[in-house]
Amino acid sequence: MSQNQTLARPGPPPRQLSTTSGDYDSSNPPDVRKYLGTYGLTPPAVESFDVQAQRCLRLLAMKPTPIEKFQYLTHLRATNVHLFYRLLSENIKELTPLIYTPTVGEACVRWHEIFTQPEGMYLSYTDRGHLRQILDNWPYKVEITVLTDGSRILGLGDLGVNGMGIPVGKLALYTACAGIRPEATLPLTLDLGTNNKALREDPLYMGARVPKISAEEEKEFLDELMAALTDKWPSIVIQFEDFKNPFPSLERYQNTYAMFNDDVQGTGAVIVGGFINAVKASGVPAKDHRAIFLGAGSAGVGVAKQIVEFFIKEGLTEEEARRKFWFVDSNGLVTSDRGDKLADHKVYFARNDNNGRQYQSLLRLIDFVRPTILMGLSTIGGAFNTDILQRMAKLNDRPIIFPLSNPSSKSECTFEEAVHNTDGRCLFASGSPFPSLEYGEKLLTPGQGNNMYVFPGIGLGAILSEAVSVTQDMIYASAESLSTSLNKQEVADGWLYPDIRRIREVSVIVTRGVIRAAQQNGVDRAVKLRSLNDEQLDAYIKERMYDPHQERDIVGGEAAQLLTSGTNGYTNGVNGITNGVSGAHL
Ligand SMILES: NC(=O)C1=CN([C@@H]2O[C@H](COP(=O)(O)OP(=O)(O)OC[C@H]3O[C@@H](n4cnc5c(N)ncnc54)[C@H](OP(=O)(O)O)[C@@H]3O)[C@@H](O)[C@H]2O)C=CC1
Ligand SMILES: CC(=O)C(=O)O
Ligand SMILES: [Mg+2]
Repeated sequence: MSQNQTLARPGPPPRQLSTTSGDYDSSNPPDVRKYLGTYGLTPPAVESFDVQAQRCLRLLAMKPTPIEKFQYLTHLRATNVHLFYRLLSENIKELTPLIYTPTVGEACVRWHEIFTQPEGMYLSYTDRGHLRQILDNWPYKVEITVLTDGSRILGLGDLGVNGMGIPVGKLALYTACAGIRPEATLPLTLDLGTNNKALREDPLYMGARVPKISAEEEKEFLDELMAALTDKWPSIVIQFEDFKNPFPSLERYQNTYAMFNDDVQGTGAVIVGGFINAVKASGVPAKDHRAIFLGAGSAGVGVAKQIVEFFIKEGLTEEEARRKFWFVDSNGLVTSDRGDKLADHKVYFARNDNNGRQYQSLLRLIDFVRPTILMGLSTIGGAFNTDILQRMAKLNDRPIIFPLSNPSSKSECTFEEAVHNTDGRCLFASGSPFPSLEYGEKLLTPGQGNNMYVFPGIGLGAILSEAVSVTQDMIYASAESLSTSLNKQEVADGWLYPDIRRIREVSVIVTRGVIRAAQQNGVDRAVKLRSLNDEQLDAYIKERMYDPHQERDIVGGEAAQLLTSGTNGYTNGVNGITNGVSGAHL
């Protein structure tokens, strides 16, 4: 087949009944089934959501392993999207670990083995020159995309196009947590080669069997891609995820496109959000904190830069704030006289007060720095061992211990380890979830310092404000809003993050903060939102959020009315997202 034939624009968009409409939903009454042409294609019973959910939960319980549960949920999303999101939103705490970290990590490692159906778009380096044309193959109007090149998937290294699990999982959370309609999301994986030799040689691998392209080649490819995405969908929001070196693209595009990097900026914001509460709970004023970071990559530096901003707001000078951080990478303490050429992103935090002494041992560095805060973004599971945790407990009444690497196997320590080695005194948050723990008389609940608390609100805020770019103030606003989103009980219980079961409420607060910052920065195109007060703005946000519970509430009479109204979302392949009235079920 010639390239032209391969890339030729298809005719009418494929009628993707199952993924956008839940046409085969057994809650459809008979007349809707007749209208859809699905009469006879489902069992006769008209079932309530509760009955369907009961069956789903039973089926899920029958699956013995997390990866089988992941596969079942993938199947459910593909065959009955609204039921999937109802189930997810009603069981967010239980199901998020199955569709997101930690299970999505295992799914990505094994993506080439467990793949059953495409769930997003793939763009290859060999497609350059045609990217805009290929985007036309996507049949829906996209509001947000999460894109990865798979080169650093969680803490699991380069997984090439197997990384698709991450955009799919993140966008499912966009829908569940911030109510962005499922069909308005585009999971996008860039097939730019992989340095994972084992995958390249695996017969089931589905990407290009070549090493990762050069930084210069990637830049040219991304230039074309960013232009193509915004030409196709002018107000699209673009989230970069899990790139091994995310800094060049962030710097290059952040002022020109509505884009952000979740690992640098989203992670920075979510950790500041919890950190603000941890500082309050520690009883130590901001000016007296000292932080050791294990891991000086995109997430570590992203987090520290946002905390610098927080310290400055607390009255420190930038120089005082910067000096509060000691970074450790795979070569030890990051210093300016270490003898190696530091990557650009590490230079800002490199120490020059080490008197020529280089530290390889984390424990010795702790004795030297006497930190109040220990952050882990190193991908080294178990790095915060007993000695280290006990030393932190000896130095502090309330040591702040945040092992943030994902998935759980890469967490620098578990909640249980942190609690037991600090006599239950630590202020704790981890990247992946850990269970609550009975300690003495108390039930202790860990915080989850995962960017899933903020990226949905950053994305929705950027979409609703029609932001031309995602500014640093919008990112910082997401952190501040998150820190204020805890309810009285959560505050009384000493939690650092709100209960994940309230994530939709939290996302409204974060979204409002992001929109307000966009307005203050003048990057909003939805100027009509400027005149709304906070209450009105919250109402507007909620009204715009997809609610899977509203999708199936059609009863016979209404269905008949709809039959005659002719409002059929399928005629143009886009359902009624733009006017806020869902036509998806018609
Ligand atoms: N909780 C959350 O929301 C988020 C968590 N993360 C997690 O953070 C982790 C890191 O991500 P990211 O920063 O993007 O990855 P990077 O690859 O950019 O950074 C990893 C860092 O860890 C350092 N490192 C590796 N081995 C060691 C070691 N033995 N001792 C000390 N440092 C070491 C690396 O050193 P060197 O620079 O020398 O190579 C590098 O600085 C991942 O597990 C990821 O899942 C990421 C984003 C969000
Ligand atoms: C959570 C996330 O974005 C990461 O671990 O990369
Ligand atoms: Mg990430």
